[in-house]
Amino acid sequence: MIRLAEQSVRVQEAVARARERVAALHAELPRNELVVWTAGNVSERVVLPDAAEGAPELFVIKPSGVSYDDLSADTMVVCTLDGEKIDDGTADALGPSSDTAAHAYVYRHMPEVGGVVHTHSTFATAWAARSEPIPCVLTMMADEFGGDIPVGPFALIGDDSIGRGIVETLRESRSPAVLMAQHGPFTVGRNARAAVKAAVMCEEVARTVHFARAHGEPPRIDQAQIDSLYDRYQNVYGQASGSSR
Ligand SMILES: O=C(CO)[C@@H](O)[C@@H](O)COP(=O)(O)O
Repeated sequence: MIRLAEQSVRVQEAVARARERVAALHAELPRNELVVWTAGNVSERVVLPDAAEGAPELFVIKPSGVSYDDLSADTMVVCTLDGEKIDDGTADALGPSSDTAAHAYVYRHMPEVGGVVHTHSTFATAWAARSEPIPCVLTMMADEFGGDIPVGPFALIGDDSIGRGIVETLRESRSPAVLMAQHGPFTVGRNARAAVKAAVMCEEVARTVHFARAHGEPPRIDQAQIDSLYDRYQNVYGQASGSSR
């Protein structure tokens, strides 16, 4: 088994920083009313420092079924990209999220992804219950999702099924969010913060489009205009640092 304590100081520091970030970002899920009780989870790929050849590829994820009030950097579980917990200094009994296999599959097959989030946010999950994509009828959707928010296949929890459904669906879309049928949204990003932002915006547009449709079907934005909006938001919007995106 990989032992964190046997890794280089720089790898251990990278893991500690990821734990801090992921623990703090979990608070955004209840704060934005995206989860109830212990539902939902956030993970982040550990970005290894340069000259860390031979270091194991790892990610950090929430422990399963632990109250959000009890989450801390010290309780974030460290796993290999196969979804196996390493000897990370937490109690052996502290198991990783039940979605660990899904997050791990995404990290193995989407190298550009640095963060993964899963929620059961009410409006997005209602669209997932209907297995219905959210149509791109808002400029905010074009900005963040580059088009419709797609639906992934129904999949049981605990093996590669969900992860495979996420990857196969997102390969056909620019969206950082996918509504897994009759389950709920999963989002990806260059890091965990970007994936949390996508989860917040996914719920926001799911709610808005739901109410818009109460009085008829809103028209989808023309594809060329979606492309223009997406390009502006992804490459121009906000501060030059990109921190606001
Ligand atoms: O939806 C599922 C599993 O996919 C929930 O159990 C999940 O939101 C929370 O599970 P964990 O506490 O992360 O194990």
